[in-house]
Amino acid sequence: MKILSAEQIRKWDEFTILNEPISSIDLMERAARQCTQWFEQKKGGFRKIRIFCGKGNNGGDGLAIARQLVEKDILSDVYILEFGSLGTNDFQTNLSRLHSFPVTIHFIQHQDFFPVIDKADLIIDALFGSGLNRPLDGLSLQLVQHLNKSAATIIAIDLPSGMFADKPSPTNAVIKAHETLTFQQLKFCFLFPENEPFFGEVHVLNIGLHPDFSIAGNSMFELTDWKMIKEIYKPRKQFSHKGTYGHALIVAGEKGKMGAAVLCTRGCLRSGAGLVSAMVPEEQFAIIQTAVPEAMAIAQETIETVDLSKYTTVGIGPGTGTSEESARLLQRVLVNYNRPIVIDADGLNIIAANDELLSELPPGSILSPHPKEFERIFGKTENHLERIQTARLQAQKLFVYIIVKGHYSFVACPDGEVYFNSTGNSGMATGGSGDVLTGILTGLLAQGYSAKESCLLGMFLHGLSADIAVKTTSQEALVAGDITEYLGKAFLSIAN
Ligand SMILES: NC(=O)C1=CN([C@@H]2O[C@H](COP(=O)(O)OP(=O)(O)OC[C@H]3O[C@@H](n4cnc5c(N)ncnc54)[C@H](O)[C@@H]3O)[C@@H](O)[C@H]2O)[C@H](O)CC1
Ligand SMILES: [K+]
Repeated sequence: MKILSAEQIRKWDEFTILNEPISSIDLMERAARQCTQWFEQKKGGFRKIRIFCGKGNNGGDGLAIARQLVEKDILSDVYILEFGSLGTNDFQTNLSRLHSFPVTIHFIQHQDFFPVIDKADLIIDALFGSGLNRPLDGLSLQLVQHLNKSAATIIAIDLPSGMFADKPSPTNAVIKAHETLTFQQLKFCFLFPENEPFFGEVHVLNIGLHPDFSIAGNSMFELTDWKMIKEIYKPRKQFSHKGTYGHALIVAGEKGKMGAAVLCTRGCLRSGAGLVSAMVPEEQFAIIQTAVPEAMAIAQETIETVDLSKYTTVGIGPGTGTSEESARLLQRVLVNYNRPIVIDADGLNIIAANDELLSELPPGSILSPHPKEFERIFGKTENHLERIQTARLQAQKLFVYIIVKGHYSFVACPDGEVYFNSTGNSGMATGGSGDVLTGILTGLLAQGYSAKESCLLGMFLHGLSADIAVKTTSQEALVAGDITEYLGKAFLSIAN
């Protein structure tokens, strides 16, 4: 699913109005109806519902919701932020419709008119949506501060008021919503970790924008979905043997960090590689051979003489440390291997300290830093959007895939496209989960998925496996090893 800017979504509205066809006011009615149904199903037991409206179309949504709620016998008070100018056409139409309904309408012209809010109240925030074009100031700023100070539950319509839809809002006063009901699809702002304290849990409500609107090519940003992933997934052939699915080499681990090697090797095997060899320090053989008997062990000390060309791909970095010997391991692989490989963790830290290695990366390789590792290599970034833009430029320049891990991990591709992953949960913020991802990516590359397919399928499987796991383990108790254990169930749900 493409991620569109507020301007592109506005064009999609216009396209829908023209081609469905539907009037603009009926489209607003439909959007509001989705919200009303959500409130009906999910919310009850509040002392008072207070709907705060601006005079744009976001406010129009709020007025329509107030009327539709009365039709369901749910009463509310409406507060309109009043600057003396007329609202949008659809706002004004909904205001006149509301007059014949038993809803108390208050006009707020000064902070003395702010209501006292009880913690048992429900606030519906319909002050500003995607049309916000500058940070809030004056009375709107004061009102947002007043609402945020209350202990009431806040539900934002489309986006929390004060937040820009497409860019960071670092200095803005923004509504702190517990939940946000956003229309049709996720906006960019919901992918920025800095915004998380404001949007709470986000629900995407389908308001039926026209399916024929051509969004392809209009955006370089896309969210992975089941359809895309099911198209990438290739069922195994009946007449296959272990050689069909490649031979992956995992270069990982050092004394005290052998867990990283174990997790990475297990992730690689569980994602379907035919054969996996784990290159670890010779004195640590017992650990890997006991923990992962399906894998072969090969000594890191043999790196100068080993024939790397017999491996279909290499995954390098988890737990190797950054010593001179470890740097030498990476250097040898980079110089002597020319098919795409996966580099993570200490492999990335070694590159950060020796940036000349960037020019040695085999084309189409995958780097999978977390934000701190990313900044060590590519420099400090002010916010998530800047990180996305930097990753995009670097992926194009170096002809590599850069996966930046986090909630909505994303991959920047050499063709300039950026895909955000839609699976995963906070339980994954636990030691070793990145090592498992490296293993999965290497395993997928080994069995013949392209680097791009490996990134998209790998990130999705990694998150999905954790999503399935937490239903049993809880987010708190999830450990990285659980992600490998539940990979089978993740594969099954993609295959079926
Ligand atoms: N497809 C959809 O998603 C639909 C969305 N709908 C709703 O419409 C809003 C967008 O409406 P719009 O009128 O364009 O903008 P806003 O309501 O966000 O209001 C902006 C309004 O306020 C002025 N303004 C901008 N910044 C400020 C500021 N800092 N201080 C004061 N005033 C400001 C601006 O000039 C505008 O006049 C979308 O979010 C949805 O909620 C439709 O209902 C249906 C389809
Ligand atoms: K809002």
